Amino acid sequence: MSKKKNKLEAIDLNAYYGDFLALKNINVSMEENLVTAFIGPSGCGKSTFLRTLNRMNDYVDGFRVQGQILLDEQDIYRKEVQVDELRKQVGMVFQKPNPFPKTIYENVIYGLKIQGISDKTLLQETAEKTLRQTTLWDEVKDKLHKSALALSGGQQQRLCIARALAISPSVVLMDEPTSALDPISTAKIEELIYELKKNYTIIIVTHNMQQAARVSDHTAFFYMGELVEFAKTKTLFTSPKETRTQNYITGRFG
Ligand SMILES: Nc1ncnc2c1ncn2[C@@H]1O[C@H](COP(=O)(O)OP(=O)(O)OP(=O)(O)O)[C@@H](O)[C@H]1O
Repeated sequence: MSKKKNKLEAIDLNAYYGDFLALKNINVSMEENLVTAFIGPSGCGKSTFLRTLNRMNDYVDGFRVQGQILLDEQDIYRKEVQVDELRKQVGMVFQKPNPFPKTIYENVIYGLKIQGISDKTLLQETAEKTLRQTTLWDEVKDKLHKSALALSGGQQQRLCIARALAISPSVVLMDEPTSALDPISTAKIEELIYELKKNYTIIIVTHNMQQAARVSDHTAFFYMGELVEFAKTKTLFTSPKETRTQNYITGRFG
């Protein structure tokens, strides 16, 4: 494996929904400026694990974790951690594009506005920068003040990524970001992920193994709440160590 810095690390992590143990003793490191993909059959715990990385599951009744998640070597479940601050560092993009019923411009600057930033030049510059980063600028520059809901699904998802980037996170979590998109929009998002990893650490949940193989540097294969295998993506797909990984990537189950 390469020798980049560990951006995120799970140590002896168990996660429960009530009595149900959804993640079993997960130990894994996710390196800075790389793309790490989580794959595995439905219900194996991919989304649960992704959501522990910015404490999104704090909202779920009965959810609790044991063990640690380190972000830059600091446990994000420490008592003194302010979850709002954590989510500024660890942004998230969801499966279905979820723009707010506001203009394109208001969507992008939303996170900055709620932080109390009102400097118009800064807001405009950030909007243009992030829309350029997500390759949306040329498509929307003449309709910034029109509703975001009038955009196509693929454009909406790039807008949601721009919105996540506007608050300058260092990590972006993506939960099946292309599953609702057509192949052309999917290709655009995949190219974008490739570009973004220069500046961000990206963690992506995907059901699409070709996608994991195309966009990620490292892949983690989950099965029934366990992290069965973690390796360089190429290694995991060409010479997996575990029979369960082999069976999954060859389509024998899942
Ligand atoms: N809010 C919840 N309350 C109770 N159990 C839950 C909740 N969310 C998920 N689970 C359970 O935790 C396990 C892992 O679910 P999770 O959504 O993390 O899997 P996944 O691998 O992301 O699945 P999929 O690929 O279908 O999205 C499943 O057994 C699921 O039923």
